[in-house]
Amino acid sequence: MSDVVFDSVDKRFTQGQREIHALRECSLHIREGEFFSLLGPSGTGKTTLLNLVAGFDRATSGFVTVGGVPVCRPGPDRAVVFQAPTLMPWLTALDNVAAGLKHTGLSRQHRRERAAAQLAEVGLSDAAGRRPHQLSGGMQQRVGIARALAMRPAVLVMDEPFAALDAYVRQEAQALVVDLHRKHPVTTVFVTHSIEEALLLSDRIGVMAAGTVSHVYDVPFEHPRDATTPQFNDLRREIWSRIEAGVRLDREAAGWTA
Ligand SMILES: Nc1ncnc2c1ncn2[C@@H]1O[C@H](COP(=O)(O)OP(=O)(O)OP(=O)(O)O)[C@@H](O)[C@H]1O
Repeated sequence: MSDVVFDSVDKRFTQGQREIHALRECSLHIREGEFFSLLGPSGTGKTTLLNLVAGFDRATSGFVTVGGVPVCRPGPDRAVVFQAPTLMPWLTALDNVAAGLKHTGLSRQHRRERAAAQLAEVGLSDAAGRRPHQLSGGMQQRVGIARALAMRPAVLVMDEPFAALDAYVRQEAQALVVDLHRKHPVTTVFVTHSIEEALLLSDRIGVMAAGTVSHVYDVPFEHPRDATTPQFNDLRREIWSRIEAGVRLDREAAGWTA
């Protein structure tokens, strides 16, 4: 099992005298094998939630479990892809992917074979011998995805992985992720600021407001998805108004007046 469960999770940070309540009584069930996106304005706790899944941080109260097991620290069952590629500049693409497998117990030969197969799956066989500075941003991000998937994680955590890519490369990366997820339905938690991206990729979308997931949408469209259909646009509009309502709620909670 690799479902992700948040059960009444609170996360508070202390900054000087100030306490920041980043997650409030947040409960959520991400099903095994689904592609789940989180949307919401800046500061609503999306990255905080991802960090708890990844085990980079601990909840102040409540529980986070993966496959029924409480998350206490990072582990090879949860792979992370960040917005900025985090490749080792002195290693080739192949070695960067293989490096993620160091602690798997696989022999060096097996690690390299698996890394080569994973690079092929993201369309980068020809670039296996290149170092990160010889790769475009989109290619670097694909190496990062290959490194994450080569670990055969139970959960894939992605924090705005395509935000820095130009529109065309971003579209290619989205198509790749859809394709990979259909081949290997790894439970995926994906943060984005783009409603369209969430609608193109996800099985379900959680909208965050005031430190919790205020609403979850099912995305009923078959792949490949068409962002120009009336149904797609209706759902886009509905999610947009839900996010706007969340912004108003946050501002009221913070004591803003219009
Ligand atoms: N390590 C930290 N120390 C103090 N405050 C933090 C820390 N991490 C997050 N916060 C605060 O917690 C709140 C939620 O932050 P978080 O980064 O999770 O939001 P987000 O929805 O991911 O925002 P963005 O879309 O801008 O990335 C914010 O008020 C943020 O300033």
